Amino acid sequence: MGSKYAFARATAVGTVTITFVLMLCLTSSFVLGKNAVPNHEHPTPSPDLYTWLDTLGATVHLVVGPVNEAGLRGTVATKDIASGELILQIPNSATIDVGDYSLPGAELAVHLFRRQLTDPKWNASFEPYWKSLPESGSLHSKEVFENPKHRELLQNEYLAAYAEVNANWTRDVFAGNASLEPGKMFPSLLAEKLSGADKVTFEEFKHAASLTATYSFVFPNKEGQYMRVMLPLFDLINHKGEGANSYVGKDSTTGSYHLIASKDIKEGEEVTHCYNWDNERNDYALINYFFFQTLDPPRLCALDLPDGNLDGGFTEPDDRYLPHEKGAIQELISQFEARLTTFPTTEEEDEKMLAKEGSKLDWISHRIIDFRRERKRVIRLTIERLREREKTAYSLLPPSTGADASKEEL
Ligand SMILES: C[S@@+](CC[C@H](N)C(=O)[O-])C[C@H]1O[C@@H](n2cnc3c(N)ncnc32)[C@H](O)[C@@H]1O
Repeated sequence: MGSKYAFARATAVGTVTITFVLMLCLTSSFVLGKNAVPNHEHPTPSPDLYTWLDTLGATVHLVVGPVNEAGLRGTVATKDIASGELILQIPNSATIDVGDYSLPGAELAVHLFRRQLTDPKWNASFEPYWKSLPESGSLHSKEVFENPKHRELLQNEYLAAYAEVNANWTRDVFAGNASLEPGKMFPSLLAEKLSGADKVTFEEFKHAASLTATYSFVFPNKEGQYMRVMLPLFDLINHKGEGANSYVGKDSTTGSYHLIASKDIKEGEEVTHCYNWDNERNDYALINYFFFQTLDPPRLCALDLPDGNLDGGFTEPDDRYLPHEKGAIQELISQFEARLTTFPTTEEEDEKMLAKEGSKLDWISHRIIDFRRERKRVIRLTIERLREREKTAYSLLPPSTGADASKEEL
């Protein structure tokens, strides 16, 4: 997006006075050198961002910077904050209602470009925000998942097809071949002769689609319509499910947004919130936001759960979805064992690949290989867990003793 055309991320849903964010989505920055996201891709925002927000009347008790050894960009508290206290507040004037929450990133990108191109003064006033967002090439998601080599690395046809369909959609909306809003595909900006529309490249458009999908929240506007909203600084907060220490709300009277501590937070501690519990499933998180987590206890990918799919909703711990009856446990163990043998590479081979060739891989390939290694590890651990469970599981089969004895009696 650079400075001319920029956007937001995260997805949340709010309601009345101080409503909860249901989903959100940020993107990390600062990430590391060779293997993960290179740290030049999400640099720490310049002080202009804080100055700009301060001028508009924001309250800010966090700062953006690296939050782990790999250099992932995130936010840390600048003072001790008690549970229930305010961490961050930005006025409505610092936010952007991009479009209806149900629209894909590509259509939202068209909305954002329209706003930027029709109101250059407003666009220029948001410069500090645009600069805080990841640059083109440093963001990945289903909206831009168009490289077949990357999709093949997923080692899963369903995930690859899902990524391809979404990436094709972005291309089609840009080219004017498809849209959920037929009159509002990207070429309509050209037809409206908006100055600068002809200079927007597909690369910029894709990036905008990815940002509007992954750096935006969902909240209702004054009319009660749920919108994708871009919230500066809120979108630099990373996701955590269990253990998140804050939540996002909207004041429906003033239209301002608030981040409230849900636990006591120490100065220097990372501030996190739960974008959406579906992100606790690594395939969901990877395809939508291009990150995955190593959780303890581990969680299977949604696609590895019985009846699992990528639509979301598998938000309970794995135990909720795994069988307790002996025969069903044995069947699932066999399925998992078979699944591990059908992957083109083993967990160990993926590990070796990352260790040996990791530094030569582009960051997208590296993350996908790391994701599939983690997927296999969790399946392996789940097999071990099921074997333990099998020992004390009940059985639906009748006890086998007695039948032979009765024969003898006859
Ligand atoms: C809304 S942004 C959050 C800020 C982002 N880290 C940045 O610096 O721009 C969402 C992105 O942050 C990263 N992210 C968020 N939570 C994460 C987590 N728990 N682990 C790893 N990466 C995470 C992912 O790249 C995701 O797409």
